[in-house]
Amino acid sequence: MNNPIRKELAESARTFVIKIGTNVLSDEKQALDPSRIAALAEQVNEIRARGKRCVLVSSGSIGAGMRLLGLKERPKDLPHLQAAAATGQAHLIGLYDQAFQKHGYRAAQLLLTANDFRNRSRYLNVRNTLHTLFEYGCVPIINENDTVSVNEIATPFPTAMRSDIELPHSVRQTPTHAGTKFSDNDQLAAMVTNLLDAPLLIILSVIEGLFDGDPRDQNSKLISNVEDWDDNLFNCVGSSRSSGGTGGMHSKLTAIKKAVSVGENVILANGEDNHVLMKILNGENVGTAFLGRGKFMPAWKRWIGFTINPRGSFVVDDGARRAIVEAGKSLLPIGVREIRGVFDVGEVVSIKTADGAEFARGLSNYNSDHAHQLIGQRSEEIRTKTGTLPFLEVIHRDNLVMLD
Ligand SMILES: Nc1ncnc2c1ncn2[C@@H]1O[C@H](COP(=O)(O)OP(=O)(O)O)[C@@H](O)[C@H]1O
Ligand SMILES: N[C@@H](CCC(=O)OP(=O)(O)O)C(=O)O
Repeated sequence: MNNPIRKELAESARTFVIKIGTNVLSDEKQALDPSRIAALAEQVNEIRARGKRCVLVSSGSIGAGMRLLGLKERPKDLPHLQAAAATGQAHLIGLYDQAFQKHGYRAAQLLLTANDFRNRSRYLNVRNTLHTLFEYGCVPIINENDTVSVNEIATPFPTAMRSDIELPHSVRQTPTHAGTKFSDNDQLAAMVTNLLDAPLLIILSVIEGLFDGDPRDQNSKLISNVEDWDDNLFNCVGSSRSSGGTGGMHSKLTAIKKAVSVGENVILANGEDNHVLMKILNGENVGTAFLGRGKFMPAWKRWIGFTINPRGSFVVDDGARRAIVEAGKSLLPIGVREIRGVFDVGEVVSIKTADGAEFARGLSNYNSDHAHQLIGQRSEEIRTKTGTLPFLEVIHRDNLVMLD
């Protein structure tokens, strides 16, 4: 049955972030099921045909690796889990790539860790890569980089992180996430969601949605809509989880809370239904929908625009100001007259007019030293002189926020 709220959730989303649990991808022999992957690719194709972008956060590498290595049981120690993940990932991505090629495009693999979202320049690189993959029409497929990510997601402040950097709310960790769990794509999916514009996070598991009690209990009922997040929802969740997964419903709720508390919408639904994404796209009342709280701006924009103090500024000429404000363009080196302050790659920098009025902010592709060498010049000039220019823009439009 169609529902106006569900319709609005699907229609207002520009990017579908689809998290697929291990068990959704496994057949009854616990091997990866190519027909499930084909059904996902079919649905992703339909979603894209309606003008939306898709990012997949897919588990399944450990399960696939166990099968390929002939392991009867899931390893209990980290090196063997990591080896299974490394072996299975190649197979997993190959299946996705084959399935997407039938529709005329390629799968692109991104193996990420929580640190990639905490470190400024890595955060910027993830965003840039995702946007460029969208430009090429590829489907980004993300999994946790299990070889290096042990405990990262569970560690509130990894050593690589500078304590003076204020993080986007979406990636700040609270003690409730602490623990020593290995690999958790539910959390990773929430982090990915929070860095995209107008996302809808869809978590596909092997259950219809969130039940108000143990789903094995016949008296438990499916919760269809959660309009306002309430921590008491954690009380609905028992310790049970499906056999191959690592997340469990508690982890899903933690991830969902992370997304809804910065205003993003989430739908938890059953990925064993090969039409579930179509139903969501058409606004049908499947699974459990969690509505984002008090949304007025995407999390990443809020972070760039309001949360942290800019480290420096680009003073631009009037042509650049008009290109940004009126034509929605990126900031190119040619339009920058002056650089103030010292900043690193990926830091938030103000964009100001010559009289000092700040009208925009964004993430700089260059540090202040490198930017000094580029400003006032045309891209071709810079290329000829230096032989290289990794980014045409000092701030890309996708990483820029207008201040009203
Ligand atoms: N209140 C609840 N509502 C729904 N599922 C629940 C609840 N409490 C526990 N669960 C369990 O959580 C499982 C989903 O978690 P998990 O096995 O980690 O899935 P995945 O592999 O998709 O990440 C369900 O199959 C169900 O057994
Ligand atoms: N990186 C691991 C995913 C671990 C994980 O979060 O699994 P799941 O609970 O099934 O989503 C893998 O690919 O097997």
